[in-house]
Amino acid sequence: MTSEAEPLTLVLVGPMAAGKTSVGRRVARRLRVAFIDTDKRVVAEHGPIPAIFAEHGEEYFRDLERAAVAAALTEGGVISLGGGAVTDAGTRELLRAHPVVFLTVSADAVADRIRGSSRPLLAGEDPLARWQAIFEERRGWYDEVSSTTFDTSRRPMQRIADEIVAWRREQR
Ligand SMILES: Nc1ncnc2c1ncn2[C@@H]1O[C@H](COP(=O)(O)OP(=O)(O)OP(=O)(O)O)[C@@H](O)[C@H]1O
Ligand SMILES: O=C(O)C1=C[C@@H](O)[C@@H](O)[C@H](O)C1
Ligand SMILES: [Mg+2]
Repeated sequence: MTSEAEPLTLVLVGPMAAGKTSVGRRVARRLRVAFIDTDKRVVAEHGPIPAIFAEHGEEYFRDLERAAVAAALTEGGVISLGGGAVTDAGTRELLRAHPVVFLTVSADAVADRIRGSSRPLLAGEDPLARWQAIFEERRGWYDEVSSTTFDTSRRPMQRIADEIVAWRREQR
């Protein structure tokens, strides 16, 4: 049984708009554990992400993100990370002791999801090309920290969430 003292913790990583937040929330609901989105934690404590990048730079954002990940892992539950959290060696180290799910998505499917995005790393011309280049740069890190992969390209979010729940229950 899942006890409140020891929730079924799992972490979701993957590229921007893979569905970490939307799918993660559904997984948490099914597992009846807390849901934490580290981007939302950082925003709540430090303000909008584009402003943090503009005023302090990406490295500063990664420090805030690492602290949010560490706090979330202490609390437990389903924890969705920002797309670039795995670029930070300290954050990758924090993830080593936990079940991590890598959500993938095809460029075709993600095109609609990132239209009009406020994500600072997709600002400028051709956000889809930027998204692809950034994903390729980070793919090795996603593979390194994760123990399983689910693709979110063309399937309903609830179905993906149910598959992740089944996988997590098998890991106990
Ligand atoms: N399986 C899916 N099918 C259709 N749309 C989806 C699916 N998964 C996510 N989306 C949509 O894609 C958008 C981005 O999803 P979400 O914010 O959950 O991504 P994310 O991985 O958390 O991104 P970020 O790295 O920026 O935090 C949302 O509008 C969401 O509704
Ligand atoms: O992929 C990234 O580097 C980012 C993804 C978002 O979740 C946010 O964490 C931020 O916009 C940076
Ligand atoms: Mg998110």
